[in-house]
Amino acid sequence: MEKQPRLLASQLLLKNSLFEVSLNRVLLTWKEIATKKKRVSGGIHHPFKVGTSHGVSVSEILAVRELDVDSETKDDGRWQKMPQKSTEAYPYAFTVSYVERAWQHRWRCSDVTFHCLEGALCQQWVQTIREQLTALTSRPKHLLVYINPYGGKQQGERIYEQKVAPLFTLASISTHVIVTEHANHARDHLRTEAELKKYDGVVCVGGDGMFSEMVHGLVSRTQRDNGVDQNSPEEKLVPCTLRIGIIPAGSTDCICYATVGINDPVTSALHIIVGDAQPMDVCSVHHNNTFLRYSVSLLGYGFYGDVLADSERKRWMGPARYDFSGFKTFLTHHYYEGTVSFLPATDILGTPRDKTRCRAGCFICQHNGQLYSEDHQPLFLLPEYKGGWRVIRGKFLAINAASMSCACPRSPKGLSPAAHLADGTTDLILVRKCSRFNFLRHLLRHTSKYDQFDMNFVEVHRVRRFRFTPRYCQSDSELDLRENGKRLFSQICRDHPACSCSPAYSSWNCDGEILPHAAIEVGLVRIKGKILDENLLQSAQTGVKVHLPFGQ
Ligand SMILES: CCCCCCCCCCCCC/C=C/[C@@H](O)[C@H](CO)NC(=O)CCCCCCCCCCCCCCC
Ligand SMILES: Nc1ncnc2c1ncn2[C@@H]1O[C@H](COP(=O)(O)OP(=O)(O)OP(=O)(O)O)[C@@H](O)[C@H]1O
Ligand SMILES: [Ca+2]
Repeated sequence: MEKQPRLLASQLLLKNSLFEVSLNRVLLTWKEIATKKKRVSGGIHHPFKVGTSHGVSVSEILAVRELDVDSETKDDGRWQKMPQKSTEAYPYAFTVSYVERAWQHRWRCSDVTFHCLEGALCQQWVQTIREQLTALTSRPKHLLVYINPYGGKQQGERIYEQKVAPLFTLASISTHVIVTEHANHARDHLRTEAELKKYDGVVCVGGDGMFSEMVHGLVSRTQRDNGVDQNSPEEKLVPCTLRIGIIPAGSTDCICYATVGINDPVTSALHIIVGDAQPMDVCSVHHNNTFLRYSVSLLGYGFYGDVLADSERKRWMGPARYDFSGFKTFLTHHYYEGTVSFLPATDILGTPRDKTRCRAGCFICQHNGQLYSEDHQPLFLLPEYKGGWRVIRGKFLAINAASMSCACPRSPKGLSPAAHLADGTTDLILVRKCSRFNFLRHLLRHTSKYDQFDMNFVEVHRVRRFRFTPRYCQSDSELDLRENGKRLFSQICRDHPACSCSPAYSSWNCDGEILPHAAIEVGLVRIKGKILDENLLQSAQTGVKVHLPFGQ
C-alpha cells in the first residue's frame, strides 16, 4: 500500500505505559515504548520498543471524545476513574472507540484511552480524528428506524434500546424511530409518507418479513416517483438511492445472516455506522402481467410453502414454529405436479455447484452483475427469441429459487451455498418426488458439509427467469387459491379413493410471505441507467443496497 503522510505523531500514555501513537489518513497506530533503558556498546542508553504494534483503520473508528481532567469524570453516563499515574503526569485524555473483529464474523465496539501531557495536544488529536471521520462520506448521519415489536422472540424494542441506540448515539447518528403498529405499517409509511430526503438510510429491526416491507416500500416509492409501471415484467426499474440496514430480531434472519455472516444486532449496527454497503439481487414475481411481489431470498413452492402456511397459524410459538411445522410438513410428504420453464444464465462465471462463496467485493457479482445491468437489450428479452428456455414437467416435493445463499442459523451454508448476492441470477432448485428417507437425507445435508445437490432426484440451475404452472391449473381467476386447492384436492381424491394423494396446489413462500397464486413468472429485476463508475454500478446492479457486507 502507498505510504500515507503522517497527520499526527506523539508519545502518549496508555494504561500507564508510554506509546508512540501515530495517525495518517488510513490508520491510527500505537506501539509501546519501554521506559527502562537498554545498555548498548559505548555505554549509550536508548529507549527500545517492546510489544506489538496496534492499529485500527480510520474507516473503522466509531467516535473520539475528550475525557474530563478531574480524577473522576462523567462520560456517556458512566463514571470513570482515571488511572492515578496519568492524572499526575498526563492529566489530559481522549478515548477512541473502534470496531474490533471478534469470533465468527462478530464485530464489537472497543475503547482505547490515550493520556496527554498537554491539553492543546489532546484537543489536536480529538479534532484531527474528528476531521478524518467527517471526511468519510459513506457514513449515515440521519436514519429512519422501524422496529417490529412482534418479530422473532418479540425482543425488537429491547434489542434496539439496549444494544443499538447507544452505538448510534456514540457515532453521533440522529434517528427517527417508529415502532410499527401493524403489518405493512413500515411499507406503507415508506411508500407514501416518509420524508426520505431527510435521511441517509432506513433501518429495520426485525426479521426477513420486515426487510421485505422496506424493500417493497422503497422500491415502489422510487418507481412511482419516476413513473415506472411495476406491472410490466420487462420494465427496467429505477434504482433506490437509500440503503436499507437490518438489525436482526426475527425468526430466520436469513438476509442478515447471508450478508453479514451472523445474526448479531451489535455487528449489524456497527456495519451500518461505518457505512458498509452490499448490493442485492431482487426478483419480481408476476401473475398474468400483474405484479405480485419482490423477492430477495427464497421463493419456495411445495415444502417451504407448506411449512410457511402451517407456521403462520402458530406465530405464538415464535421461531420454534418453523421446526414444528417443518417436522409436520416433512411427515405429510406432499408432492406437487406442474411445469417449470426457465432461462438458464449461460453467459456467466460460476455455477451453483462450485466451491466459491459470495463475499464483500465479490468478483463474480461484479462480472455477472455488470453483464445483466448494462444498457443493452438482452437477446432473451426480444419477442422473437425462442431458444434457451428449458421446460421440465414433473412431480416435485419442492421448487426453490434462492437469489442468495439463504444461509441462516438452521443451515449455516444455506439452501444454495454458492449463490451470489448481486450477480443478476437466482438458483432454481428442483426436488423431485422421492422417498421420505431420501428427502430427509437431502434436508440433513443442508446442515453438514455434504452436497445437497448431489442426489439423483435433485437438480439445480442458475437462471435469469423462470415460470411455474401447476398441473391442475384452473382458470386465471384462481384467486382464492386455498378454496380452489381444497376443492381440487377432494375432487382428485374422490377420483382415487384409495390413494394418499397430494393436494393439487401448494403455496409460494416469498421471503416468508404467502403468495395468492400458484402460477407465477419470476425474473431478476433490471435497472435503468447507464453504468458510469464503480459506485453507480453497485447500486445500479440491483436497485437495493443493504448496509451489510460479508466476509470481513
Ligand atoms: C433434520 C433437520 C433438517 C434441517 C434442514 C434445515 C434446512 C433449512 C433451510 C432454511 C432455509 C431458509 C430460507 C429462508 C427463508 C426466508 O425467506 C423465510 C422468511 O424468514 N423463512 C422461512 O420461510 C422459514 C423456513 C424455515 C424452514 C425450516 C425447515 C425445518 C425443517 C425441519 C425438518 C425436520 C424433519 C425431521 C424428520 C425427523
Ligand atoms: N406491529 C406489528 N404487528 C403485527 N405484525 C407486524 C407488525 N410489524 C410488522 N409486522 C409483520 O410481522 C411479520 C414478521 O415480522 P419479522 O419479519 O420482523 O419477523 P419474523 O417473521 O419472526 O422473522 P423472519 O422473517 O426472519 O422469519 C412481517 O411480515 C411484518 O409485516
Ligand atoms: Ca443472486
